[in-house]
Amino acid sequence: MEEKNYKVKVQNVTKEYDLFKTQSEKLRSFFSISKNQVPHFWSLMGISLTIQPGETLGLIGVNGSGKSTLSNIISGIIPQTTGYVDVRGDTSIVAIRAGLRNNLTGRENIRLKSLMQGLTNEEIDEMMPDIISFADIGDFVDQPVKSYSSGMRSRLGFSIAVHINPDILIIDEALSVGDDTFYQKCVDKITEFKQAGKTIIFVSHSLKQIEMLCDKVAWINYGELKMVGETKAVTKKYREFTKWFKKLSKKEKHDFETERKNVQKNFSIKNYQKKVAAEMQAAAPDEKNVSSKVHKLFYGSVISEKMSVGNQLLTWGVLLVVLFFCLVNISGYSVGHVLSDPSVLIHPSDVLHLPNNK
Ligand SMILES: Nc1ncnc2c1ncn2[C@@H]1O[C@H](COP(=O)(O)OP(=O)(O)OP(=O)(O)O)[C@@H](O)[C@H]1O
Repeated sequence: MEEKNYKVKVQNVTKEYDLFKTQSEKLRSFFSISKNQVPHFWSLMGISLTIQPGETLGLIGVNGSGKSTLSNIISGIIPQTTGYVDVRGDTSIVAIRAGLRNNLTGRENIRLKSLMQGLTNEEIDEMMPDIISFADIGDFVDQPVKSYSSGMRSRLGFSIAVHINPDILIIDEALSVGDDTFYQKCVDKITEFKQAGKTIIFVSHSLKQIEMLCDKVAWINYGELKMVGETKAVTKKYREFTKWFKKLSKKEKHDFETERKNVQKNFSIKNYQKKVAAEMQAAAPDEKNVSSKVHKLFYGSVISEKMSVGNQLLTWGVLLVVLFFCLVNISGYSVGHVLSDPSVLIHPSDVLHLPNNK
């Protein structure tokens, strides 16, 4: 029952990154038909969780475990590689590294983000003084955001996000860079949001903040969902893990992290898909067409970031046709003539040869 009323649902979500060394490598890979040798990294290896309306979910995990990747997927900034993501309502994300345009001023950013969220110019004009006053960044509001300190970016980002009044507020580490006064203002605002029954996703390294604000916590560990549940139970386990990790020698820490990262590099989406299908079949032995259902679950709502082989072949075909007509044009012969004797392309004529030219 509860499952149906969710606000956010992610199911078997993965995220793969290609680790290109240069821009040209990226471009070559885009047009390449053969499977290239660019190393891959799976930032998420199959995350499933649901968030109920009015719930504040904390995301915890060591650096690089995939918390921002997951919150960016939920907020629609980046697409997942596979899996189902259903977000019921509009989201607004506050993150240190995302959300504001560097070349625009604070005031322009306020207008842009608000317009993107569907607000009218009149509504924005009305809200503008409140947003500026909450951010408390003084004259900097008319300076380009690239001149802001990380604390100022966070202040402005947070202020815009809460004033837009989204259904789902996502806060990614944004409280860690503000000073104490601003931090308290944010906590008060988040509490206000909670009381208004809004849904919040809160990413933080501060277990104190997590324990103070979250009803439920998901621990993401090197791309996997290690544990999800009641705040106290999950933070207890996470504290045990960090305590254990801190006690390791430098070499043991390095070996542990390398081993985890290797698992993420060598993750096989095919094997994962098979595993999910086997689990689904075991849970419902009479279920028919399980593998096609799993395929739909994995790829049904995904927009591919890469060109399919078919599209690549089509692109190459179009490029070759365009090239052919360019060469025909330069050669001075007609298309029919070139088709009957392609060698004329290598020896272009000085005179224009029309089809009936005698
Ligand atoms: N654009 C990208 N290209 C390649 N790898 C990426 C990209 N973005 C993130 N990653 C990798 O994905 C992994 C997860 O990153 P993410 O930022 O989601 O982790 P995080 O848990 O939020 O980390 P932190 O606590 O340090 O903010 C990291 O190993 C990171 O290097």
